[in-house]
Amino acid sequence: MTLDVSIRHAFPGFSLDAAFTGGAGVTALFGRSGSGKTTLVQAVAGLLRPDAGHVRLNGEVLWDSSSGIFMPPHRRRIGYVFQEGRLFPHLTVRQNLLYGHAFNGGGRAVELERIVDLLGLAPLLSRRPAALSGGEKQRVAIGRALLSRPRLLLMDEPLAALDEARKAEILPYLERLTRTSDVPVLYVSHSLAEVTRLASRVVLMEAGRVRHSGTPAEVLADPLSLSALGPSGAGALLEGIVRAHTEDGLTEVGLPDGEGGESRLLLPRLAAGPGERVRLRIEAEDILLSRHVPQGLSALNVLPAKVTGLTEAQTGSMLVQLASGSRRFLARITTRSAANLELAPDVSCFMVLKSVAVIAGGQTGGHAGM
Ligand SMILES: Nc1ncnc2c1ncn2[C@@H]1O[C@H](COP(=O)(O)OP(=O)(O)OP(=O)(O)O)[C@@H](O)[C@H]1O
Repeated sequence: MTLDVSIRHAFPGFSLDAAFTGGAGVTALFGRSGSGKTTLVQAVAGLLRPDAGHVRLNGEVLWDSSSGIFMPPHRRRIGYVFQEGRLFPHLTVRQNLLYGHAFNGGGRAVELERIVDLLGLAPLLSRRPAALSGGEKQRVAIGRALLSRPRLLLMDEPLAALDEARKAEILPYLERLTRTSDVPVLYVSHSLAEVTRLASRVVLMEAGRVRHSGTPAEVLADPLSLSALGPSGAGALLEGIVRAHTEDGLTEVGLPDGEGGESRLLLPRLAAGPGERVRLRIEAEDILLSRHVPQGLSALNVLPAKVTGLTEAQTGSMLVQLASGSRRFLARITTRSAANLELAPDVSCFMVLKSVAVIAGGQTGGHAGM
């Protein structure tokens, strides 16, 4: 699937000029409040007809200002999940699910069963929305959108109205859905935790413009993203594979370098078993640099790297871009340290990882200083 979006639109006091493409899996539109994410999604859905541009889905033109084509929303076969579920209050969960199903020409009971199973809805089928928690309502809303057999699923901050506990409850379902379903998702969020956990591609929005786009790992490790991500957002995002649990309470995680080799990290014991995938995040502040193999440190995780770029961040601090195999990292150090270490592009060094957060697949999350 390819989604190709290019939109120019002006509201009084705000102008949007953004182009991006999305593919299979989850494409996250990420950015601060008011950066233009919802406006983009509404244009894709056909709920807004912008001043100029186009929206194409798998090569089909849904809207093109130059040729005057505008396909109305109900013909686009795009599912839309809003912040709050918007279920029919007088219908049961089953009826709410089937409403979407029948609406789009009927379908097979098998499909209903698959989605009920995927989203854990079986115990809720006979209840009405008033008897559901916020997270349960969202699961039903997602199920209903999926049953309409969309070509694309739009999710606009689907977790924003939920408290932390409900978010934690629904995220594993979203992860399973995005891993196992072949419906591509355009996912709006201003939560970095959600984006790093779910997205295969990130479009970073800032003040109506696309600041950056790429894989979450590329976007997080690029100094260009810093102003949109905020100081604690930038860093590295790594895909690892649990290799073994050690006798002294640690878990060894392998980091394939994309070139046939693998480095190992040691983390506090994870719930995931050997062979399972985990996603890890390391903030730019949590990487120390050394020109020589560091010795006598309590930190367990040291990776060799090469400097690929240096950017002045703010007075007295530098962002250092690093590559270790095919993995990208961003470290924030003082300008003085960068000068003392004589850092420059192509210089080899060692990264000491002070703290690694497990954001998906492993356990409770949170940072683990090692
Ligand atoms: N119908 C409208 N009329 C005038 N201005 C609008 C309209 N819709 C949106 N805007 C403005 O356009 C800007 C972008 O809004 P949009 O909702 O797309 O941002 P967003 O990134 O989705 O924000 P949030 O994360 O808060 O939902 C905002 O400044 C908003 O006030």
